[in-house]
Amino acid sequence: MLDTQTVLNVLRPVQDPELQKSLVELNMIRNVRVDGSKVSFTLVLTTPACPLREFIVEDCQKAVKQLPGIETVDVDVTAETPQQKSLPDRQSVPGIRNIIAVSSGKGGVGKSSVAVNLAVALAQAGSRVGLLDADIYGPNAPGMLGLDGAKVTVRNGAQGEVLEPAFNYGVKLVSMGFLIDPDQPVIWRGPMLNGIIRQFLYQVEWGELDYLIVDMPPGTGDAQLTLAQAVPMSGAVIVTTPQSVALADARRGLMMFRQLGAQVLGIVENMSYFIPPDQPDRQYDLFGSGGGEKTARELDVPLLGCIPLEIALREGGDRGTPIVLADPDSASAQALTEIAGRVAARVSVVALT
Ligand SMILES: Nc1ncnc2c1ncn2[C@@H]1O[C@H](COP(=O)(O)OP(=O)(O)OP(=O)(O)O)[C@@H](O)[C@H]1O
Repeated sequence: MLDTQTVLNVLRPVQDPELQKSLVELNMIRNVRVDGSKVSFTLVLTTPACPLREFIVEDCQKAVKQLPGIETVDVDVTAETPQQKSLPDRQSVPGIRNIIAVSSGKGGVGKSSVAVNLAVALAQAGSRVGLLDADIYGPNAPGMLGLDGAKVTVRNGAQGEVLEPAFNYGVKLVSMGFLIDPDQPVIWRGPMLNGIIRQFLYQVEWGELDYLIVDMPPGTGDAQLTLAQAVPMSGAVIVTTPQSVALADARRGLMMFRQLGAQVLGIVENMSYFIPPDQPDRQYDLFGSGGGEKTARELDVPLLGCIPLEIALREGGDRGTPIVLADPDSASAQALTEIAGRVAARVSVVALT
Protein backbone atom coordinates (compact mmCIF):
# COMPACT_ATOMS: atom_id res chain seq x y z
CA MET A 1 0.00 0.00 0.00
CA LEU A 2 1.37 3.41 -1.00
CA ASP A 3 1.73 6.12 1.59
CA THR A 4 1.27 9.85 1.19
CA GLN A 5 5.01 10.47 1.46
CA THR A 6 5.63 8.34 -1.66
CA VAL A 7 3.06 10.43 -3.52
CA LEU A 8 4.74 13.64 -2.38
CA ASN A 9 8.10 12.26 -3.49
CA VAL A 10 6.92 11.64 -7.07
CA LEU A 11 5.33 15.08 -7.11
CA ARG A 12 8.46 16.81 -5.83
CA PRO A 13 10.07 17.25 -9.31
CA VAL A 14 6.89 18.90 -10.68
CA GLN A 15 7.48 22.65 -10.80
CA ASP A 16 5.29 25.70 -10.95
CA PRO A 17 6.22 26.93 -14.45
CA GLU A 18 6.15 30.62 -13.45
CA LEU A 19 7.91 30.34 -10.13
CA GLN A 20 10.23 27.56 -11.33
CA LYS A 21 10.11 25.89 -7.96
CA SER A 22 8.79 22.54 -6.78
CA LEU A 23 5.04 22.51 -6.06
CA VAL A 24 5.73 20.40 -2.99
CA GLU A 25 8.34 22.83 -1.69
CA LEU A 26 5.99 25.74 -2.33
CA ASN A 27 3.39 23.93 -0.16
CA MET A 28 0.99 23.92 -3.10
CA ILE A 29 0.16 20.21 -2.69
CA ARG A 30 -2.00 19.48 0.35
CA ASN A 31 -4.36 16.84 1.79
CA VAL A 32 -2.82 13.88 -0.03
CA ARG A 33 -4.92 10.73 0.32
CA VAL A 34 -4.35 7.24 -1.02
CA ASP A 35 -7.32 4.96 -1.29
CA GLY A 36 -6.55 1.69 -3.10
CA SER A 37 -5.85 2.58 -6.74
CA LYS A 38 -6.99 6.17 -6.21
CA VAL A 39 -4.90 9.16 -5.16
CA SER A 40 -6.45 12.51 -4.38
CA PHE A 41 -4.97 15.82 -3.27
CA THR A 42 -5.57 19.56 -3.26
CA LEU A 43 -3.50 21.78 -5.55
CA VAL A 44 -3.34 25.28 -4.06
CA LEU A 45 -2.45 27.70 -6.86
CA THR A 46 -1.18 31.22 -6.19
CA THR A 47 -4.08 32.82 -8.10
CA PRO A 48 -7.55 31.71 -9.21
CA ALA A 49 -6.71 33.33 -12.56
CA CYS A 50 -3.73 31.01 -13.15
CA PRO A 51 -3.29 30.73 -16.92
CA LEU A 52 -1.43 27.42 -16.62
CA ARG A 53 -3.93 25.64 -14.37
CA GLU A 54 -4.68 22.75 -16.79
CA PHE A 55 -1.04 22.30 -17.62
CA ILE A 56 -0.03 22.04 -13.93
CA VAL A 57 -2.87 19.59 -13.15
CA GLU A 58 -1.79 17.39 -16.08
CA ASP A 59 1.84 17.43 -14.95
CA CYS A 60 0.77 16.34 -11.46
CA GLN A 61 -1.45 13.56 -12.79
CA LYS A 62 1.30 12.26 -15.07
CA ALA A 63 3.78 12.17 -12.20
CA VAL A 64 1.45 10.29 -9.82
CA LYS A 65 0.36 7.79 -12.48
CA GLN A 66 3.96 6.58 -12.68
CA LEU A 67 3.32 4.84 -9.36
CA PRO A 68 2.40 1.17 -9.70
CA GLY A 69 -1.26 0.32 -9.25
CA ILE A 70 -2.58 3.90 -9.41
CA GLU A 71 -5.46 4.32 -11.82
CA THR A 72 -7.21 7.51 -10.74
CA VAL A 73 -5.70 10.83 -9.69
CA ASP A 74 -8.22 13.38 -8.43
CA VAL A 75 -6.92 16.93 -8.16
CA ASP A 76 -9.02 19.49 -6.34
CA VAL A 77 -7.81 22.94 -7.44
CA THR A 78 -8.09 25.99 -5.18
CA ALA A 79 -6.04 29.18 -4.83
CA GLU A 80 -4.47 31.33 -2.15
CA THR A 81 -3.10 34.62 -3.45
CA PRO A 82 0.20 35.49 -1.76
CA GLN A 83 0.72 38.76 0.10
CA GLN A 84 2.98 41.27 -1.64
CA LYS A 85 6.36 41.86 -0.05
CA SER A 86 6.43 44.62 2.53
CA LEU A 87 8.07 47.77 1.25
CA PRO A 88 10.39 50.08 3.12
CA ASP A 89 8.73 53.41 4.08
CA ARG A 90 5.31 52.27 2.88
CA GLN A 91 2.43 51.38 5.11
CA SER A 92 0.69 48.29 3.70
CA VAL A 93 -3.09 48.30 3.65
CA PRO A 94 -4.57 45.71 6.03
CA GLY A 95 -6.59 43.07 4.16
CA ILE A 96 -5.22 43.95 0.72
CA ARG A 97 -2.78 41.37 -0.57
CA ASN A 98 -1.58 43.04 -3.76
CA ILE A 99 -1.87 46.53 -5.20
CA ILE A 100 -1.41 46.81 -8.96
CA ALA A 101 -1.11 50.22 -10.65
CA VAL A 102 -2.34 50.56 -14.23
CA SER A 103 -0.56 53.47 -15.77
CA SER A 104 0.15 55.12 -19.12
CA GLY A 105 2.64 57.71 -20.28
CA LYS A 106 -0.07 59.64 -22.10
CA GLY A 107 -3.84 60.01 -22.09
CA GLY A 108 -6.34 58.24 -24.27
CA VAL A 109 -4.41 55.02 -24.86
CA GLY A 110 -7.07 52.90 -23.15
CA LYS A 111 -5.64 52.74 -19.62
CA SER A 112 -9.05 52.87 -17.91
CA SER A 113 -10.51 50.28 -20.28
CA VAL A 114 -7.63 47.96 -19.43
CA ALA A 115 -7.91 48.63 -15.67
CA VAL A 116 -11.68 47.99 -15.59
CA ASN A 117 -11.54 44.84 -17.73
CA LEU A 118 -8.54 43.55 -15.79
CA ALA A 119 -10.46 43.98 -12.53
CA VAL A 120 -13.58 42.26 -13.89
CA ALA A 121 -11.59 39.41 -15.49
CA LEU A 122 -9.78 38.72 -12.20
CA ALA A 123 -13.10 38.77 -10.34
CA GLN A 124 -14.62 36.42 -12.94
CA ALA A 125 -11.78 33.98 -12.26
CA GLY A 126 -12.75 33.96 -8.58
CA SER A 127 -10.43 36.58 -7.06
CA ARG A 128 -11.53 39.23 -4.57
CA VAL A 129 -10.98 42.49 -6.41
CA GLY A 130 -11.15 46.22 -5.79
CA LEU A 131 -10.68 49.08 -8.24
CA LEU A 132 -9.40 52.46 -7.11
CA ASP A 133 -9.98 55.03 -9.83
CA ALA A 134 -7.29 57.59 -9.07
CA ASP A 135 -7.48 59.38 -12.42
CA ILE A 136 -7.99 63.01 -11.41
CA TYR A 137 -8.18 64.17 -15.02
CA GLY A 138 -10.91 61.83 -16.21
CA PRO A 139 -12.27 59.48 -13.55
CA ASN A 140 -14.26 57.32 -15.95
CA ALA A 141 -14.16 53.92 -14.23
CA PRO A 142 -17.65 54.35 -12.64
CA GLY A 143 -19.27 54.72 -16.07
CA MET A 144 -17.33 51.79 -17.53
CA LEU A 145 -18.29 49.60 -14.58
CA GLY A 146 -21.99 50.47 -14.81
CA LEU A 147 -21.77 52.61 -11.65
CA ASP A 148 -22.37 56.10 -13.03
CA GLY A 149 -23.86 58.31 -10.37
CA ALA A 150 -22.91 55.88 -7.57
CA LYS A 151 -21.44 57.29 -4.38
CA VAL A 152 -19.32 55.94 -1.60
CA THR A 153 -21.37 55.92 1.58
CA VAL A 154 -19.81 57.12 4.80
CA ARG A 155 -20.30 55.14 7.99
CA ASN A 156 -19.08 55.69 11.50
CA GLY A 157 -16.94 52.69 12.38
CA ALA A 158 -14.78 51.84 15.38
CA GLN A 159 -11.83 53.65 13.74
CA GLY A 160 -13.84 56.78 12.92
CA GLU A 161 -15.41 57.50 9.56
CA VAL A 162 -15.13 54.76 6.95
CA LEU A 163 -16.18 54.78 3.32
CA GLU A 164 -18.08 51.89 1.80
CA PRO A 165 -17.14 51.25 -1.81
CA ALA A 166 -19.67 50.90 -4.63
CA PHE A 167 -19.91 47.39 -6.10
CA ASN A 168 -20.70 45.80 -9.47
CA TYR A 169 -19.66 42.71 -11.47
CA GLY A 170 -17.76 41.36 -8.46
CA VAL A 171 -15.59 44.49 -8.18
CA LYS A 172 -15.56 47.03 -5.33
CA LEU A 173 -15.01 50.55 -6.62
CA VAL A 174 -14.03 53.93 -5.28
CA SER A 175 -13.36 56.77 -7.67
CA MET A 176 -11.93 60.25 -7.56
CA GLY A 177 -15.12 61.03 -9.44
CA PHE A 178 -17.10 60.31 -6.24
CA LEU A 179 -15.28 63.09 -4.39
CA ILE A 180 -14.03 65.74 -6.78
CA ASP A 181 -16.15 68.38 -8.36
CA PRO A 182 -15.98 67.79 -12.15
CA ASP A 183 -16.13 71.56 -12.72
CA GLN A 184 -13.10 72.21 -10.55
CA PRO A 185 -9.95 72.87 -12.61
CA VAL A 186 -7.52 69.96 -12.69
CA ILE A 187 -4.71 72.18 -11.37
CA TRP A 188 -6.54 72.38 -8.01
CA ARG A 189 -7.18 68.67 -7.87
CA GLY A 190 -3.47 67.75 -7.91
CA PRO A 191 -2.58 69.00 -4.41
CA MET A 192 -5.60 67.18 -2.92
CA LEU A 193 -4.30 63.91 -4.28
CA ASN A 194 -2.09 62.73 -1.45
CA GLY A 195 -4.82 63.25 1.15
CA ILE A 196 -7.53 61.63 -0.93
CA ILE A 197 -5.41 58.68 -1.88
CA ARG A 198 -4.53 57.96 1.74
CA GLN A 199 -8.22 58.12 2.56
CA PHE A 200 -9.02 55.83 -0.37
CA LEU A 201 -6.45 53.30 0.77
CA TYR A 202 -6.78 53.32 4.54
CA GLN A 203 -10.30 54.56 5.23
CA VAL A 204 -12.31 52.50 2.75
CA GLU A 205 -13.88 49.25 3.89
CA TRP A 206 -12.16 47.18 1.23
CA GLY A 207 -12.39 44.01 3.30
CA GLU A 208 -10.17 41.14 2.17
CA LEU A 209 -8.87 41.68 -1.37
CA ASP A 210 -6.53 39.56 -3.47
CA TYR A 211 -5.96 42.47 -5.84
CA LEU A 212 -6.58 46.19 -5.71
CA ILE A 213 -6.22 47.68 -9.20
CA VAL A 214 -5.35 51.38 -9.24
CA ASP A 215 -6.29 53.31 -12.37
CA MET A 216 -3.58 55.98 -12.29
CA PRO A 217 -3.81 59.39 -13.94
CA PRO A 218 -1.88 59.42 -17.26
CA GLY A 219 1.61 60.88 -17.51
CA THR A 220 4.62 61.29 -15.25
CA GLY A 221 4.02 64.68 -13.64
CA ASP A 222 3.83 65.68 -9.99
CA ALA A 223 0.41 64.13 -9.43
CA GLN A 224 1.55 60.76 -10.72
CA LEU A 225 4.71 60.89 -8.68
CA THR A 226 2.81 61.74 -5.48
CA LEU A 227 0.46 58.89 -6.13
CA ALA A 228 3.12 56.35 -7.08
CA GLN A 229 4.93 57.25 -3.85
CA ALA A 230 1.83 57.03 -1.69
CA VAL A 231 0.59 53.65 -2.91
CA PRO A 232 2.40 50.61 -1.54
CA MET A 233 2.16 48.64 -4.78
CA SER A 234 3.26 45.16 -5.88
CA GLY A 235 3.90 46.42 -9.35
CA ALA A 236 2.75 48.46 -12.31
CA VAL A 237 1.21 47.59 -15.66
CA ILE A 238 2.03 50.11 -18.38
CA VAL A 239 -0.51 50.58 -21.17
CA THR A 240 0.62 51.94 -24.51
CA THR A 241 -0.30 51.92 -28.21
CA PRO A 242 2.08 50.79 -30.99
CA GLN A 243 2.79 54.41 -32.01
CA SER A 244 6.29 55.68 -31.39
CA VAL A 245 5.14 58.79 -29.48
CA ALA A 246 3.06 56.68 -27.12
CA LEU A 247 5.94 54.28 -26.68
CA ALA A 248 8.36 57.05 -25.75
CA ASP A 249 5.85 58.09 -23.07
CA ALA A 250 5.50 54.50 -21.91
CA ARG A 251 9.27 54.32 -21.48
CA ARG A 252 9.17 57.42 -19.29
CA GLY A 253 6.38 55.90 -17.20
CA LEU A 254 8.34 52.73 -16.80
CA MET A 255 11.44 54.64 -15.70
CA MET A 256 9.37 56.51 -13.12
CA PHE A 257 8.22 53.28 -11.46
CA ARG A 258 11.69 51.80 -11.60
CA GLN A 259 13.20 54.89 -9.98
CA LEU A 260 10.64 54.57 -7.19
CA GLY A 261 11.72 50.97 -6.69
CA ALA A 262 8.39 49.53 -7.92
CA GLN A 263 8.33 46.44 -10.09
CA VAL A 264 7.04 46.88 -13.62
CA LEU A 265 4.91 43.80 -14.22
CA GLY A 266 4.87 44.36 -17.96
CA ILE A 267 3.56 46.31 -20.93
CA VAL A 268 0.11 46.03 -22.50
CA GLU A 269 -0.16 47.15 -26.10
CA ASN A 270 -3.65 48.47 -26.81
CA MET A 271 -5.19 49.33 -30.18
CA SER A 272 -2.64 46.97 -31.72
CA TYR A 273 -4.67 46.40 -34.87
CA PHE A 274 -8.19 47.00 -36.12
CA ILE A 275 -10.62 44.18 -36.87
CA PRO A 276 -13.49 45.42 -39.08
CA PRO A 277 -16.75 44.01 -37.68
CA ASP A 278 -17.90 42.93 -41.13
CA GLN A 279 -14.57 41.27 -41.99
CA PRO A 280 -13.46 39.57 -38.77
CA ASP A 281 -10.64 37.67 -40.50
CA ARG A 282 -8.89 40.89 -41.62
CA GLN A 283 -6.72 43.09 -39.49
CA TYR A 284 -5.28 46.55 -40.11
CA ASP A 285 -2.26 47.93 -38.25
CA LEU A 286 -3.59 51.47 -37.85
CA PHE A 287 -0.86 52.63 -35.48
CA GLY A 288 2.04 50.59 -36.84
CA SER A 289 3.06 47.23 -35.47
CA GLY A 290 5.57 45.55 -33.19
CA GLY A 291 6.21 48.68 -31.07
CA GLY A 292 5.09 47.18 -27.76
CA GLU A 293 7.19 44.11 -28.34
CA LYS A 294 10.24 46.16 -29.24
CA THR A 295 9.89 48.43 -26.17
CA ALA A 296 9.34 45.43 -23.89
CA ARG A 297 12.49 43.81 -25.26
CA GLU A 298 14.56 47.00 -24.98
CA LEU A 299 13.49 47.63 -21.41
CA ASP A 300 13.59 43.98 -20.44
CA VAL A 301 10.00 43.66 -19.24
CA PRO A 302 7.36 41.17 -20.41
CA LEU A 303 4.83 42.10 -23.08
CA LEU A 304 1.64 41.02 -21.28
CA GLY A 305 -0.49 41.07 -24.42
CA CYS A 306 -1.86 43.01 -27.39
CA ILE A 307 -5.48 44.19 -27.55
CA PRO A 308 -7.09 44.92 -30.93
CA LEU A 309 -9.15 48.00 -31.63
CA GLU A 310 -12.74 46.76 -31.62
CA ILE A 311 -15.91 48.77 -31.72
CA ALA A 312 -17.54 46.42 -29.20
CA LEU A 313 -14.90 47.31 -26.59
CA ARG A 314 -15.77 51.00 -26.76
CA GLU A 315 -19.49 50.26 -26.81
CA GLY A 316 -19.12 48.01 -23.75
CA GLY A 317 -17.30 50.83 -21.94
CA ASP A 318 -19.93 53.41 -22.89
CA ARG A 319 -22.77 51.11 -21.84
CA GLY A 320 -21.18 50.17 -18.54
CA THR A 321 -20.74 46.48 -19.42
CA PRO A 322 -17.04 45.69 -19.80
CA ILE A 323 -16.20 43.70 -22.94
CA VAL A 324 -14.95 40.67 -20.95
CA LEU A 325 -18.58 40.28 -19.80
CA ALA A 326 -20.45 41.73 -22.79
CA ASP A 327 -18.71 39.64 -25.44
CA PRO A 328 -16.20 37.25 -23.86
CA ASP A 329 -15.48 35.51 -27.19
CA SER A 330 -14.41 38.70 -28.97
CA ALA A 331 -10.72 39.05 -29.79
CA SER A 332 -10.27 42.00 -27.40
CA ALA A 333 -12.04 40.23 -24.50
CA GLN A 334 -9.88 37.15 -25.00
CA ALA A 335 -6.74 39.28 -25.08
CA LEU A 336 -7.82 41.06 -21.87
CA THR A 337 -8.61 37.78 -20.08
CA GLU A 338 -5.21 36.39 -21.04
CA ILE A 339 -3.56 39.60 -19.86
CA ALA A 340 -5.36 39.27 -16.50
CA GLY A 341 -3.94 35.75 -16.11
CA ARG A 342 -0.43 36.93 -16.95
CA VAL A 343 -0.66 39.89 -14.57
CA ALA A 344 -1.81 37.59 -11.75
CA ALA A 345 1.01 35.16 -12.52
CA ARG A 346 3.59 37.99 -12.49
CA VAL A 347 2.23 39.27 -9.17
CA SER A 348 2.75 35.81 -7.67
CA VAL A 349 6.31 35.70 -9.01
CA VAL A 350 7.08 39.14 -7.53
CA ALA A 351 5.56 38.15 -4.16
CA LEU A 352 7.22 34.75 -3.90
CA THR A 353 10.68 35.11 -5.44
N1 LIG B 1 -9.01 48.48 -27.91
C1 LIG B 1 -9.96 49.39 -28.04
N2 LIG B 1 -10.90 49.30 -29.00
C2 LIG B 1 -11.87 50.25 -29.15
N3 LIG B 1 -12.00 51.33 -28.36
C3 LIG B 1 -11.10 51.47 -27.37
C4 LIG B 1 -10.03 50.52 -27.15
N4 LIG B 1 -9.32 50.95 -26.09
C5 LIG B 1 -9.90 52.08 -25.64
N5 LIG B 1 -10.95 52.41 -26.42
C6 LIG B 1 -11.84 53.58 -26.28
O1 LIG B 1 -11.02 54.74 -26.33
C7 LIG B 1 -11.48 55.72 -25.40
C8 LIG B 1 -10.37 56.06 -24.40
O2 LIG B 1 -10.12 54.91 -23.62
P1 LIG B 1 -9.85 54.98 -22.05
O3 LIG B 1 -10.75 55.96 -21.39
O4 LIG B 1 -9.80 53.59 -21.57
O5 LIG B 1 -8.38 55.58 -22.13
P2 LIG B 1 -7.48 56.25 -21.01
O6 LIG B 1 -6.09 56.02 -21.44
O7 LIG B 1 -7.88 55.77 -19.68
O8 LIG B 1 -7.89 57.74 -21.18
P3 LIG B 1 -7.74 58.95 -20.13
O9 LIG B 1 -6.39 59.47 -20.39
O10 LIG B 1 -8.82 59.88 -20.58
O11 LIG B 1 -7.95 58.42 -18.76
C9 LIG B 1 -12.72 55.12 -24.74
O12 LIG B 1 -13.85 55.56 -25.42
C10 LIG B 1 -12.55 53.61 -24.95
O13 LIG B 1 -13.78 52.93 -25.01
